[in-house]
Amino acid sequence: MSVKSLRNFIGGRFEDGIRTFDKLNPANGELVARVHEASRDQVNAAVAAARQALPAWAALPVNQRTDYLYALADGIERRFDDFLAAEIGDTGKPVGWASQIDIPRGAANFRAFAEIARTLDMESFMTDTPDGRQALNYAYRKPLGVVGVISPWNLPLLLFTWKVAPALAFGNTVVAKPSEVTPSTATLLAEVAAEVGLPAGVFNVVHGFGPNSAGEFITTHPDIDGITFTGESATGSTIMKAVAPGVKPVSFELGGKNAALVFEDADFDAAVAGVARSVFANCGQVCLCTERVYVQRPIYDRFVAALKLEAEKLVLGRPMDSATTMGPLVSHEHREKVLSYLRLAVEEGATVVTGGGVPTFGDERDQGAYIQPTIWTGLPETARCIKEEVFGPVCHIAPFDTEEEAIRLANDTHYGLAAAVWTTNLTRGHRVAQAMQVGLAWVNCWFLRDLRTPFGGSGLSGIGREGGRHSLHFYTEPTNVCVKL
Ligand SMILES: NC(=O)c1ccc[n+]([C@@H]2O[C@H](COP(=O)([O-])OP(=O)(O)OC[C@H]3O[C@@H](n4cnc5c(N)ncnc54)[C@H](O)[C@@H]3O)[C@@H](O)[C@H]2O)c1
Ligand SMILES: N/C(=C\C=C\C=O)C(=O)O
Repeated sequence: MSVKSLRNFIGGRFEDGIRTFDKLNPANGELVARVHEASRDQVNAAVAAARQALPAWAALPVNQRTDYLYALADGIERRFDDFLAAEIGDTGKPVGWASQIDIPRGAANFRAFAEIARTLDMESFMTDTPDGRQALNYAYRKPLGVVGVISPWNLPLLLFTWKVAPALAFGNTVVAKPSEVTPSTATLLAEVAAEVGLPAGVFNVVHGFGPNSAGEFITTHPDIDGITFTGESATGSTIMKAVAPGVKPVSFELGGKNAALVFEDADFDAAVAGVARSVFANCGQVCLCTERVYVQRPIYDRFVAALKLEAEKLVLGRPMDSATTMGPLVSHEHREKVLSYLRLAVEEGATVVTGGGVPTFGDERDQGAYIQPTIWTGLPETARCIKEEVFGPVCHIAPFDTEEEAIRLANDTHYGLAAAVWTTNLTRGHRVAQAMQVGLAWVNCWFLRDLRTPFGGSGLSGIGREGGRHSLHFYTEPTNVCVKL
């Protein structure tokens, strides 16, 4: 496989960086790309290009502006195989997941926000006034301005476009930095932007890292109007400090320590399959993944045994093999982090029901970042492995007796992103889902997404909601106009 050169896209032109860094395929350790790290001057140039492009882009009639978003979606689909190969080369994720989730959602995000921007109503009120007449109040929305987008490595194209699409749809211009771990599909999107004739400067891609690199150059830039970020909670905290001097708005989608509650009246097979998917999908590298499973006591032992079987049925294969159901973690560095939690769990007293280490294959996968799907039981709720996000294919299962206890256990966390409730009693399903202190609660399903709904979390899981009209709150600034009639 040829080694790609991934360059920066600034003011409509591709540019080398000040240095390059290597991108390795986590499935086999092979070099897939040399990535051009942008300098501070290049980030400054990208911000200047975005500022210069902003007035014309914001002034475009919404149908013309959103035509570009439909063209970007069409471009992703036209080059589907290129995006698929790039995403898999960067992440090692199975072709089944990348072809059904990552790449299709890249196109879907652009189409969803183009549609939302075209069909938005305007908030207005007719106000009775003391003189017996009326006034008209309406909220006139303008773009926030030049938006900094910083995205993570777990669902690279999905999460990159989840932020770029609404930013562009509502008339903003963008300076975007994908994760240094997964730079390829963002660069392909820049190629598509050039192919469809997106006006120069509207969409800029700069590569690099966080501290003292493109990430920090964006968040500390005085002419950036706001930051939308997806990544670790600790990074979110750092970015908040970076934007504080300018009191810039932030939209954060951060970490999670999500719970699944399985009641004894659940459809047992559906709950086992659904929980297994929510724990092990994408090698556990989805912020919405379940890491804490609570099962009502009468079915606890049976559920543990059944989930163990599901974990041991996973096929830890080569990404392009359609039989593969779990690929490697995204990097050896991340595998070391997950392994540290596997060791810690044993120290904290966990029973390892299955997994707990590194598989051996006797082939090139041994150079990859593969890890065994792991299930723990027996940890106290105070354990670090119960409180801290692992972000790998691992969960802890504990029993509960009453609904009230289950709700208390699930909510006993500083995170607040997602939860899943498995019960055939839908009155209970609604009640328990509403009691979850999270941004997203699924009942008898997981990661089922309607892009019009509010997405995000509270506490350590983030600030704000994006999705549908909820994205307006970050990507536009309303002026309330009051006209005396
Ligand atoms: N809530 C969500 O929707 C969601 C989605 C995906 C991932 N995540 C979270 O992201 C984490 C995994 O992704 P990750 O490891 O890429 O996260 P990360 O925070 O390490 O990095 C995310 C991005 O931030 C950049 N960055 C790092 N430090 C920075 C700094 N000081 N200033 C500016 N930019 C900086 C990185 O280069 C990268 O592009 C997990 O915690 C996961 O839960 C959350
Ligand atoms: N933001 C979304 C998913 C986030 C996944 C976290 O890893 C989405 O589905 O829109």
